Amino acid sequence: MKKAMLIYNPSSGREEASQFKDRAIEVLTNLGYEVMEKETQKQDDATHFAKLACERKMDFLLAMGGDGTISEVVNGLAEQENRPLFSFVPLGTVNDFARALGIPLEPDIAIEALKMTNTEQVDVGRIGDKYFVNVVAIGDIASKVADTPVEQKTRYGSMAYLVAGAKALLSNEEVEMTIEHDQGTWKGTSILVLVALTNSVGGFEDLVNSAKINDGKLHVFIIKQAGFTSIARMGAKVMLGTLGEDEGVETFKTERLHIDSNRTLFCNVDGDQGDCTPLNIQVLPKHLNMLLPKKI
Ligand SMILES: Nc1ncnc2c1ncn2[C@@H]1O[C@H](COP(=O)(O)OP(=O)(O)OP(=O)(O)O)[C@@H](O)[C@H]1O
Repeated sequence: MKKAMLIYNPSSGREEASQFKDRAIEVLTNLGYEVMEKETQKQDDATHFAKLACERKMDFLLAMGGDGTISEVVNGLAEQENRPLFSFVPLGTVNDFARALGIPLEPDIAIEALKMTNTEQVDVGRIGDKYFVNVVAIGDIASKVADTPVEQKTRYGSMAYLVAGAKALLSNEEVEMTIEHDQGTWKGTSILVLVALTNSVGGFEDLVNSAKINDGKLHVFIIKQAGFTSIARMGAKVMLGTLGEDEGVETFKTERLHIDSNRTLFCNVDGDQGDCTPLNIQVLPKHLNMLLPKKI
C-alpha cells in the first residue's frame, strides 16, 4: 500500500485546519494511501515531520498550513534523500506559493483537487543553509514586514503586508550594496532587493510576471529610489505587474547571487526573518517533485 504523511498546523490562517483535516484523510485514503497524521505544536515541528517522511520513505507528503508551515516543510525536505512527492492545502493569509503553483486558495477546493493532479518539478532557492520557495527580501523593510502582528495578518491578509511594507519603504534610508550575479557586478544604493522564484509576491500574483516555477532562475529586483513619489509610482506598477520597467528599478535573472552592503541588513525569507548580509543565494532547479492540480 502507498504511504502518505499529512502534516497540519491547527493554528494557521483562520484556525481552520482541523475542520479540513478529516476530509483530506478521506480523499487520500480513497486514492489508495495509508495516512500518517502529524499535527504541529510549535516552530520547526513541520521541518522534523518532513524529514521523518523522507526517512520512512513515504510516497506522498501533504501539508496543510500557511506559507510559514509550507516553508518549514520544504526546509525539512530539501536536503534529504528519498524526498516524497509533495503538495499542500493553503490555510494561511497570503498563500503566495499556492498562487504561483495554481493550487486553489479555498482549502476545500484544494483538497478535492488532489484527485486530479500532474507531477511537476519545481525550483527551490537556497540562502545560506536555509531554503525558500517564493521570495527573499533584503533591506530594512524586510524585518518590518516580518514584524506585522499576527492579528493584523489574520484580519487584513495581504493588505497588512502592503501597509507595513509601504510604511517601511517611506522611512527607509538607501544603503550601498554590491551584488555579484551571473553577468557581472552591480554597485549602487538601494532600499530593497527582492529575489523571487515565482510570480506571486506579497499576494500580488503578477509582481514578477516573467517568473516560472521551474525556469531555473532567480528573478532579482533592485529598488534604487526611496521617497514618496517613487514609492507611489512603483506601487502602481506593482499592481500592473510592470515594476521591472520602472526607472527606479534594476532587474535581471541569475542562478547565483552574492549580496553585500555597507551596513548590516537583515533579510526576510518567505515571510520569516533570515540571516544578515553578506548573503549567498542560489537556485536549485527542479528540486521538488510536486503533485499539482491539473489545469482544466
Ligand atoms: N499548534 C500550534 N499552535 C500555535 N502555533 C503553531 C502551532 N504549530 C505551529 N505553529 C507555528 O505556526 C507557524 C507557521 O504558521 P503559518 O505560516 O502556517 O500560518 P499563518 O501565519 O497563519 O500563515 P501566513 O504565513 O500565510 O500568514 C510555525 O512557524 C509555528 O511557529
